Amino acid sequence: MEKEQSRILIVDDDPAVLTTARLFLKQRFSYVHTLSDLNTLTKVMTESSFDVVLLDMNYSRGENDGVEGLKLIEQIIRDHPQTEVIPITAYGEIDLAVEALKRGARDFITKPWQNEKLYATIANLLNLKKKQNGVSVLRNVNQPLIGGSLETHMIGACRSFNQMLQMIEKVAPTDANVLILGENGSGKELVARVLHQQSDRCDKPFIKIDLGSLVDSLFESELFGHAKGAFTDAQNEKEGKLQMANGGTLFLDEIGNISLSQQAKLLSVLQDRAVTKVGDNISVPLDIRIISATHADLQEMINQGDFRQDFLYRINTIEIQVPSLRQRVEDVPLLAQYYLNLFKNKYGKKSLKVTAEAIKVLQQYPWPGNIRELSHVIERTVILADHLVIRPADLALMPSHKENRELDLNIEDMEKTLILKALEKNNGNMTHASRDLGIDRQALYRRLEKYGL
Ligand SMILES: Nc1ncnc2c1ncn2[C@@H]1O[C@H](COP(=O)(O)OP(=O)(O)OP(=O)(O)O)[C@@H](O)[C@H]1O
Repeated sequence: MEKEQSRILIVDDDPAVLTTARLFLKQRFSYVHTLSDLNTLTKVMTESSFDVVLLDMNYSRGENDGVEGLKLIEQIIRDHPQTEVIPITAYGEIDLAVEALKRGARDFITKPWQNEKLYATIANLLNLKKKQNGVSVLRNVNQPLIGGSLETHMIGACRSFNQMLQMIEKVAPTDANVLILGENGSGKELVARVLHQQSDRCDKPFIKIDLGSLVDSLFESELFGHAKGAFTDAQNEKEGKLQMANGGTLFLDEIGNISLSQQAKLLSVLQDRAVTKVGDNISVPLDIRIISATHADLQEMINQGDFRQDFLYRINTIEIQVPSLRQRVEDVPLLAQYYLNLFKNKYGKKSLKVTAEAIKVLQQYPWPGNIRELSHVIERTVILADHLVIRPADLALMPSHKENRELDLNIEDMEKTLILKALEKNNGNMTHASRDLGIDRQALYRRLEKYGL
């Protein structure tokens, strides 16, 4: 069973309860932490973020009328607004459960619980939270969102980012297949997840297939599934990812990485809207929305004979271009601050601040790894920071950046260098160079004129 990417904390002073809950929930969720000592709750929650806290309402030390639990619910909701609290009450404590709901909990669970009921309660709440997070992405574009899991927060305020959000808002509720284009680490997967969250399919599965890392021999059984005995290693029947995504969204990451024969197989499944497991003859109807992503130039691949035009038509009803971080220099301070807050909390360095000079250096860096690289740089810097302030010298940037700083390049110099590199790489071909740079031909001509190139 695929685990849900969610972080769960269970707080109870009974070690037996903690062990049982942990063993069960670890099979379903990516991260489960248990805590029996209430005194360390604040510290644990400051160091890590959690999506859901299961909180026992009765502690053997002190009051056992739930007062302490109610105070904790209020405290958690106040200090960690992204976290959901599920109080655990004893059978018959209806008044206490109602009071907990009044203080901000959105559901509760009674002891002794049934495991499936426990799972359903958490899963429902996470779904609700995802829907609301999705909406907040679009509503809070002009203010950094602090806390929560990295997967659900999309930060930005610049023009190209807002244009992309408007596109997402229009396209998400439709069933149109979407192709997301953009450099590595620029946020393509995040866009795919937001599209799913904002669609009517949001309470159905979002299944990702990383086609870039899927070896040839596993392609069919991974996507289509296989019957028992279909081949030597097929000891059990296996459901394919297409069927797992039924009713929901299938995210095909790195679509440019699959061979022509694999494209043909996938195309015929998408055309027939039905899938048959390898070694089986039962065809299962499919109702899936396809979202694909790539950093490759698929048109160029078609020209080279490496990509099927009919397959592209099938997957790119709508194209969304994710801007690179170089094209969003204005957003760098916002994103840097967001990640700084996140990692300050995670590593218990709440007083850490960043100087304006350090932000300027971050804005000048070309970010070949885009937002993923920015988050890594900030995380590394926070971990290594000895002082209360992050200065330019504290930023552990890649060597290329150090060279640039020695040359004292500014953003215009950086842009000029990039344009020259793109032209050199593409033997002066303006169409290809502009595509590499993520701008249109006219914009490239304007810049050539501006820099006298
Ligand atoms: N607008 C954003 N605000 C905050 N974080 C973001 C934003 N866009 C991307 N990220 C974060 O940057 C990291 C990389 O994003 P993501 O995996 O979506 O990129 P990608 O384009 O799919 O990368 P790849 O091409 O390598 O698969 C993730 O941790 C993601 O949460």
